[in-house]
Formats: sequence, structure tokens, C-alpha cells
Amino acid sequence: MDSIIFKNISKEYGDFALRDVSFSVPRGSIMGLIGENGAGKTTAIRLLLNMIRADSGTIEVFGLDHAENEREIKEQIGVVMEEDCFYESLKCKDVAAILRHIFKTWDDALFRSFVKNFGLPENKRLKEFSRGMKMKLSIAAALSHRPRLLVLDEATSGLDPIVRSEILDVFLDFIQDEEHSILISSHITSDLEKVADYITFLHGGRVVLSENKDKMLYEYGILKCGAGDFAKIDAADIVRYRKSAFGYEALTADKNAAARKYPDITLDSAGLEDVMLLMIKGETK
Ligand SMILES: Nc1ncnc2c1ncn2[C@@H]1O[C@H](COP(=O)(O)OP(=O)(O)OP(=O)(O)O)[C@@H](O)[C@H]1O
Repeated sequence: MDSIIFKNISKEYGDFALRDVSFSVPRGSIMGLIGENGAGKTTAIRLLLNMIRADSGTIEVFGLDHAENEREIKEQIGVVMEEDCFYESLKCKDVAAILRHIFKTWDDALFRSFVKNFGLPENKRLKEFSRGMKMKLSIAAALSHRPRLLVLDEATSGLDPIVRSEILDVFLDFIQDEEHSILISSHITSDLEKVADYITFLHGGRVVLSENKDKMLYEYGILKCGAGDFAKIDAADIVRYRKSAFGYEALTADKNAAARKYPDITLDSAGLEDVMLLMIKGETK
């Protein structure tokens, strides 16, 4: 069963539109949402959270229409947005005191254990917290009402590698029981390579790819060659290509077939960032 299903969602904002966006997040998995600045990731998350209304299409969360069942669904979602969401004058215990009244399932002991494990200062006010501390607090707060789904918009941006790795471990723990799921937008593709099970790639408001991450990384490859060899590659074998001062880079969606067909051309594995770059900047042959 899927935790989230976007079906043909469209939303127009004057000069920008999210068009016909469809993807789903299977239960027990982490879906990474990637795309360039302005691709529509935050818009998709706001639509999911019913902060804005779609022009057309449907969104289901836990099998329910997200707008008709908003209250019931929101009890079961933990949300972390990029912007700060708590008053600067609060301390950790004040955040708990507020959220205890909002969420029926709030778990004080769990919150305290996150505060302790994340090393958050209990006597400082939020205005004295570093960015990493604030993000950890937001994540602790989002998890302490025991949600089934965690939705994060750029939650690890601007954090150092140590803090990011601690947070990624918490995410992996969260989905361990196969009941919980995560939708996370991020520009840090290396983080998603580590933890995501699926990737949805938005470009200019459309879904370019929505795939199992391992399958994608296993199947996509980059052929690297000069003009002579590039001319010999069939257009059908190339998703997109780029020409640089060093030659051609051509993205193929079937690395193994390309290795057999073009044994003399250098073929590298493609990371998420390579796929994104070539899809956005590349041309079709
Ligand atoms: N309330 C709004 N009114 C008009 N346009 C908007 C509004 N909110 C977002 N947009 C536009 O929608 C587009 C997509 O923005 P969005 O924030 O969803 O992108 P994003 O993929 O999250 O980008 P980033 O990686 O920079 O955070 C942008 O062109 C933005 O200007």
C-alpha cells in the first residue's frame, strides 16, 4: 500500500505551473524529491499538506483524500519545513508544552530522548540555537507525536556532514518497521543516495523521473567520448547529452546494453547529480 499518491496534480501560479504531477510513496520507504531551484518541490509539499489547493488532480494520504480528511491525516504526519516554525523566545520544554496540547499522540518521553540524543541545550532559548540545533529540534518535534509519515522540505540543507549523518540515521530508524514513510525534498543528492528508496525528479513543474533509486543508479550510465565516437552512438541509446571542452557526455538509461554495444567507449556509473544535470542541461540527439 502507498502512503501518498499524487494523481495528475496541476497548479498554476502565473508564470509557473506544476503540471500533471503523479507519483507515489510506498509504505515503509523514503521518497526523495529532487529538482532545480523553482522546480516545484515546495509547491508539491504545500499541496500535500493542503496549505494550497490544486487546480486539478487528487492526492491521497493513507488511502484517504488529503483535503476531505485533513484533520485525521495531519495527526499522523510530522512536518519539517525549511523556515523556522517556533518562536525564538521558547526553550525545548516550551515547545513540548505547546505541542502536547495540539497532538493527541504527543509522547513527552520520546521528545526528551530526542533532545538528549541530539545534544540540544535545554536551558537556551531558540534564538541562541545554531541552525543545526533548530533543525534537530524541528525533527524531534515532528517525530514526537509518533507520526506514520514524515514530510521534510530541505531539512538537511546548511547542516554540517556530522549533523546530517545523525539526522539521516534517525530517518532510517523511523522507517525500519515498514509502516512509516518519508517524503523529503533536498538539493543534497548525496544524502538521498544514502537513504532514499525512490526518487522523484521534478523539472520545470513536471515529473521527469519517478523511480526506484537503486534501479536508477544501476541502469543509468554516462558514455564519455570524443566527436568521432559520439557520432556512432544511436540517438535511441541517449537520453540527453552535453558537449564540453573535454568531449561529449551522453546519459544512457541502459548502462549494460550500452557497455555491450559500445565496448570501446568509456562508460561511467551515473549518480543522482549526473542524472539531474544532464536531464536539465543536456540536449536530445
Ligand atoms: N504563492 C506563490 N505565488 C506565485 N508563485 C509562486 C508562489 N509560490 C511559489 N511560486 C512559484 O512557483 C515556482 C516553484 O516554486 P517552489 O518553491 O515550489 O520551487 P522549489 O522546487 O521548492 O525551489 P527551491 O529548490 O528553490 O526551494 C517558483 O517559480 C515560484 O516563484
